[in-house]
Amino acid sequence: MLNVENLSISFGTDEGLITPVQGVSFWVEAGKTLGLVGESGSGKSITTKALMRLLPGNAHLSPETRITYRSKNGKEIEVEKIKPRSRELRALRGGEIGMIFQEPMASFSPVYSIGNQMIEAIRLHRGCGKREARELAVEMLQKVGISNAAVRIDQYPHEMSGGMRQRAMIALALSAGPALLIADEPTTALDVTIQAQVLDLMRELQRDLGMAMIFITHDLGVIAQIADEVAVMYLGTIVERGATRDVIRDPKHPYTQGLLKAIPSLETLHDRLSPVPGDIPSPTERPSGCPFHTRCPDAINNICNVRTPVELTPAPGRAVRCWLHDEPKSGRSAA
Ligand SMILES: Nc1ncnc2c1ncn2[C@@H]1O[C@H](COP(=O)(O)OP(=O)(O)OP(=O)(O)O)[C@@H](O)[C@H]1O
Repeated sequence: MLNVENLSISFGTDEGLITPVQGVSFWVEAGKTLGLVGESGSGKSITTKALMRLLPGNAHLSPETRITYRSKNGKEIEVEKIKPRSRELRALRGGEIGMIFQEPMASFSPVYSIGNQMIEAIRLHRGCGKREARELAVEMLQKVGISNAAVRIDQYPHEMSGGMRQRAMIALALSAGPALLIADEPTTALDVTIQAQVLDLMRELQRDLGMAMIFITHDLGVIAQIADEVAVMYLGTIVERGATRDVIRDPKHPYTQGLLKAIPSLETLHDRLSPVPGDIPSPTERPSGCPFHTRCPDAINNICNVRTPVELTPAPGRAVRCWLHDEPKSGRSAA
């Protein structure tokens, strides 16, 4: 349903042009969840904002970027070519692709009731009358587990608790009936019990509505619970891709291995967690060769610091960018 090829995003800044996302390719199948995982600053949010053309004015996509989306009525849309302020763009945002964020107040206006905002979204994208839209909004609030929805619908966002606002934001995004939902760290700010409830809820809704999802997080533990496929991002490139269970069982990239070691478990409660050492460099100081070599415990001198790894297929359905998986006969010939 969505195919992203060679996505590169640059920003014009006071310090010159920076390219925090470089040559990213992935796809999302209808009804499936892709987890996009990586540390803060790896480029997860701007990658998904590009899919909805929500990047700020100083952002440019490279001419090689191709983003193809198959709409609900089967039409193929070349997202990178859509004109700003066009009808096509209005239909794409919300109606085809919905988005939810870590902070619900980013989705809600504080000056309108939850219901008013949902009714407006439903009328815009589903073209129904006010009464029908209100009924649908109440139904959606009930679906996300808000009790007494017929009364709560008239509350303002600030009148709800954090967990409830998060549910209301999910209801708002879903009320437009998107075929693809982008969820950007929607559970990070919640405490663990509510986090687990919201994850369960999202999985359930996805199954009921047959919706596809891109789930962004820095936490591979969350990915394990929710995603069919995972793409691991580091400094603007995808370093590893594959079916979630395969990647978690047998991570190929040292960065993925580091992220997995950083997940706390009951057995290791008394051990020190081993997070990936060091910090992710800024896109203005992108290391030469493999971008991860400055933090990699297995970096090969004179190769990883010099040559950019190409994407390799270490097993069917898997992809990794790492010289450790280069086959001898391929001759390490990438530039
Ligand atoms: N408007 C902007 N102008 C210039 N650079 C930007 C802009 N927005 C983002 N960037 C750059 O893009 C990089 C990636 O940002 P992005 O928000 O996608 O990271 P992320 O992986 O989603 O991190 P987080 O988990 O903190 O949201 C940032 O480190 C920053 O250098």
